Amino acid sequence: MSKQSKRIEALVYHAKPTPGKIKVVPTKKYATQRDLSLAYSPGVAEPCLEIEKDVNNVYKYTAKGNLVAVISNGTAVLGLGNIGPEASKPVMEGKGLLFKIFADIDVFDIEVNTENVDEFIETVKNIAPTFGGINLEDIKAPEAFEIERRLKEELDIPVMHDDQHGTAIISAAALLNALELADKKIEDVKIVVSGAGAAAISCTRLYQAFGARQEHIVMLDSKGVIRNDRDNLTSQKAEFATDRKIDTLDEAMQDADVFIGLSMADIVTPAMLKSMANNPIVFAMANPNPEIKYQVAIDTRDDIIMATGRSDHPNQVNNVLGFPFIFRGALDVRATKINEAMKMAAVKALSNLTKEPVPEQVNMAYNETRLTFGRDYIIPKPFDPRLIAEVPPAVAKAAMESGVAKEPIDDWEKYRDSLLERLGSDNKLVRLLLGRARTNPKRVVFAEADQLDVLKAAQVAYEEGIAKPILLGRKDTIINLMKELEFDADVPILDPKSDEQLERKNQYAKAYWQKRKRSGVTIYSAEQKMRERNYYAAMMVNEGDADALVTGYSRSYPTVVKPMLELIGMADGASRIATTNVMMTQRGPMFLSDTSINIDPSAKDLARIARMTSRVTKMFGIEPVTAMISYSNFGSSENPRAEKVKEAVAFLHKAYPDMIIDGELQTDFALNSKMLQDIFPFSKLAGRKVNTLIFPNLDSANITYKLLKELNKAESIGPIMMGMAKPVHILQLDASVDEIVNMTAIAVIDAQEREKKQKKSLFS
Ligand SMILES: NC(=O)C1=CN([C@@H]2O[C@H](COP(=O)(O)OP(=O)(O)OC[C@H]3O[C@@H](n4cnc5c(N)ncnc54)[C@H](OP(=O)(O)O)[C@@H]3O)[C@@H](O)[C@H]2O)C=CC1
Ligand SMILES: CC(=O)C(=O)O
Ligand SMILES: [Mg+2]
Repeated sequence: MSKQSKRIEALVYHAKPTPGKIKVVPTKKYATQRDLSLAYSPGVAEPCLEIEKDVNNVYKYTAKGNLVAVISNGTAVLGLGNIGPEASKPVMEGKGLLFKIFADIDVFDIEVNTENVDEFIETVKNIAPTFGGINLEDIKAPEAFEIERRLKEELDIPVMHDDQHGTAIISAAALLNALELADKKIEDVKIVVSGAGAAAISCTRLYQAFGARQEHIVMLDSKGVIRNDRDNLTSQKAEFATDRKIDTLDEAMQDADVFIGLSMADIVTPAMLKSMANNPIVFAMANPNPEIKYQVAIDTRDDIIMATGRSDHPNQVNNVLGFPFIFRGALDVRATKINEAMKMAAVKALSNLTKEPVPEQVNMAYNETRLTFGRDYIIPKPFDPRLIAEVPPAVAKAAMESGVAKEPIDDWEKYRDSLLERLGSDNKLVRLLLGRARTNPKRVVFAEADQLDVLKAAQVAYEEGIAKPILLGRKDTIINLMKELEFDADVPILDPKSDEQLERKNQYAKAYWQKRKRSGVTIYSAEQKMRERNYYAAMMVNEGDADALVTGYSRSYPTVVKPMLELIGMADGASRIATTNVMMTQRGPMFLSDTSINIDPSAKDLARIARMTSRVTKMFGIEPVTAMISYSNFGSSENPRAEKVKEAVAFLHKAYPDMIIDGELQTDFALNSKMLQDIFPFSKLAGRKVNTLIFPNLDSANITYKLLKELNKAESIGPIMMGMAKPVHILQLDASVDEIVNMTAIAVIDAQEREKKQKKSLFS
């Protein structure tokens, strides 16, 4: 993607469909007059009075305890400098988004229009009663030091300037690990710090707390080396003034072991890197552009241990790894401060976690085959789900031990479980899906590539390395749309209606005719059929010219399924095809089957659908807990419709006793484990969280998934086709770009699985 289209993509991302990245969502019922009288007047007066009696009750009756203010005046926004409060808002909203997705902390971002230290402090103090914590952000030094010091002193909630301490914690963890790999001791290494602002000063102080020596440190600001003979140094800069008679970064870098960049883009040259000691450690952390480009650094020294603040290279040393988890731990014990002990505990937790085996889902999310502690992995990845289970408990424990916790935790196991529960699984699932596809992208034929959204999805799949697209459709239209989208890729474009590739088309026609010649197909009609995109695409997959097929965007489901069945047929041993939809609901992902194919499945069909769905559920890394649903509960009706479900369950219990499956059950009992446990304690599902629902017929399944999609706005992956002989996946009419991308990933994984298992697919 060109620089210009990346710029446009970023602007559109922020502008559409709703401007900005954050909104406020009520957490209580508000449907009836009664609800409103509780939420607001007169009911609301009761908690007000309780809080008036004891101010600590504010944590009991309001959102304060989970609400953090991300506050800036816009004076040091990333490396963009003093761009003002309004211009800082996208960054502050971004921090809010990260707080939420990584640690389930709610954020109000607040941009304050003053550069005056006293005014800023007064503003924050005056709004502090609203919040459980204050995250100061992108405020320039030296004002940032005074602001943080006074707010810490004067407020009894945790206050942290993220650019100082978040950065210090993450970079210290990465530095300790990098030193271990370079076989150097922190006490011995020569450190050059470029930047003497909020981030640089605090990072260097923390390295000293871990053993770095003052006499080994050279710090630079915009005027050059901070020497003790320089005039007008701030007290913070004076702390690091050197007596060495050097002036420039060039000189400072000679024989240095470590370079810490928290200053400006592109100020380090390859020649400077060459002059560093062996196994140099270079953390070029200026955002968005580092002090030296990652690739330039790697090309200059092959013994380098290199990190940047960016997510698009290995070793992202960025405070995103810290602030969500540090505040989570602090809020959960209602800490009055974030103190040195808590920071050190976070450093150790992060540094140790890097050396643990990395879960497969992290490898997949980052398109890595095997992340292991080493030069390209000196710090955990932000999407590592273990972070929330490891860092907050370490911070919370340190808060308790250092005497700043007002609400100590006693059951740590329960606390860890509650932390894991906080992580939404919907995005995780999509990430897993895309990550898994990326590990081995396959050739996917898009049968309707002349449709704008299909082409956009093919572009995303190509650019994200999910698939190798083959574009089918009107060639002129595709080429024009590609230009418009700046989809600049050398991918095959084929038009079945044109006379290009005639030889291939004739070969497909012949193969089709061979297969169907006793079913009324003549060689002439076969040739005609190959002018139709779905027939042509299906033959591409059949003949091994493509690995998978995605179609159905512009035509009704049955009109697409028919030719696919005719040409491709069912997998060996399968006697049914069916589809499952993964719905991202509030209780987590739910698998619903069969949503598209079998109008009135028999008991045997239902059992098959349940088996196939279990395999897909497992493919997503989820252990299937399946309810066979009905309008009846365990024989409460003798109607054949209920009997059919019962029969399917009896068959499955006998044939596959290990399956966690039961029924027939009504949906509310299936989804409410307490109700099920109370009334039907004998059920295999009692006390378990059901994640898979097999419906008795197409009416109920299709209606339910569409209801969920429209009423609850639940994101859906699917319908995922199960039981076909080849990886063929059919979109819903008018699917969105995201849905097409997800389906492409499914098609790729399907092809990968078949390759691995040689036809014995998860999907069959
Ligand atoms: N990766 C991460 O997690 C983080 C990265 N950062 C990045 O660090 C940088 C600084 O942020 P922050 O400390 O908050 O900002 P500040 O404004 O507080 O500090 C900026 C510092 O950079 C110095 N500087 C400017 N130009 C040069 C130069 N050519 N050579 C050496 N030093 C220079 C300034 O010098 P002077 O004092 O003379 O003005 C100042 O000391 C930004 O790029 C920011 O994006 C910050 C926090 C986290
Ligand atoms: C990451 C961050 O906080 C910064 O660059 O300012
Ligand atoms: Mg910042």
